[in-house]
Amino acid sequence: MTPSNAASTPDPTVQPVPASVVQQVDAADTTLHNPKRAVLSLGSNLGNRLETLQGAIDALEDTPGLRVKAVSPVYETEPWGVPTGSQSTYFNAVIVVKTTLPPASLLERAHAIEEAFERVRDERWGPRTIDVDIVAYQGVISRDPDLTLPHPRAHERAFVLVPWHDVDPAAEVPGHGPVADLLSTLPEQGITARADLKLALPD
Ligand SMILES: Nc1ncnc2c1ncn2[C@@H]1O[C@H](COP(=O)(O)OP(=O)(O)OP(=O)(O)O)[C@@H](O)[C@H]1O
Ligand SMILES: Nc1nc2c(c(=O)[nH]1)N=C(CO)CN2
Repeated sequence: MTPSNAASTPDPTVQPVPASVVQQVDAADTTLHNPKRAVLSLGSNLGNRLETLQGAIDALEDTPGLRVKAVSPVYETEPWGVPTGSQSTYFNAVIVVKTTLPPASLLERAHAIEEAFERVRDERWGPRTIDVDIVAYQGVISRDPDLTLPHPRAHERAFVLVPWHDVDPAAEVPGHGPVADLLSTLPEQGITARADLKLALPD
C-alpha cells in the first residue's frame, strides 16, 4: 500500500542542485543557447539529383541541434574543375542552417549523409550522388585542411555564390568580401536556374 505522505517524502538519493550552479553550467555551454548560422552547399550529378538533394536537406533537418532556415532555388550547373563534357551536369543548391553543433560535428554529420547516399570518393572532383560542403560557419576562419572555413574554393564557384546570393543578398565570404562583388567578377561558368524544379524547406 502506498503511504499517504509519499508525494511529500523527499527522495534521499536526489540531491537538489543549487540554482546558482545550474546557471553557471548553462552559461559555460554557450552553444546551448547560442545557435550559429552556417551555409552549406549541396551538389549532385549522379542518380536522381533532385530527390537526393531533397533527401540530404531532410536528413539535415532531422539532425538534433540543427534547423534548416532557408533553401535556395535549384541550379543546373556545368561540372567545375574537370574537362568539359567529362561529367554530367550537377544540380546545386545552398541552404542556411542554424545549429548548436560545432563545425567539426557538422562536418561529421555532412559526411554521414554523403555515406547514406552512397557517395563514392575515388577521384578528386569525381561524379557524386551528393556532396555536402560547409561553405561558411558564422564568421569562423580556419586553415585546418580537414575543415577549412570558409570553404577554400567557395569564393570562385558560381554554383555556390549564385544560390547563396539568392538566399542572402548581403552575404559575405569571410576574408573575401561580399558575395555580390565576387559574383560580378566571376567568369561565366554555365549556371542555369531551373525554375521548374523546387526544393522544399522542411516544416
Ligand atoms: N569547408 C569544408 N567543407 C567540407 N569539407 C571540407 C571543408 N574543408 C575541408 N574539408 C575536407 O575536404 C575533404 C574532401 O572533401 P570532398 O570529398 O567533399 O571534396 P570535394 O567536394 O571533392 O572537393 P572540394 O573540397 O573542392 O569541394 C573532406 O574530407 C574534408 O575533411
Ligand atoms: N557544377 C559543379 N561542379 C563541381 C561541384 C558541384 O557541386 N557543382 N562540386 C565539386 C566538388 O565539390 C567539383 N565541381
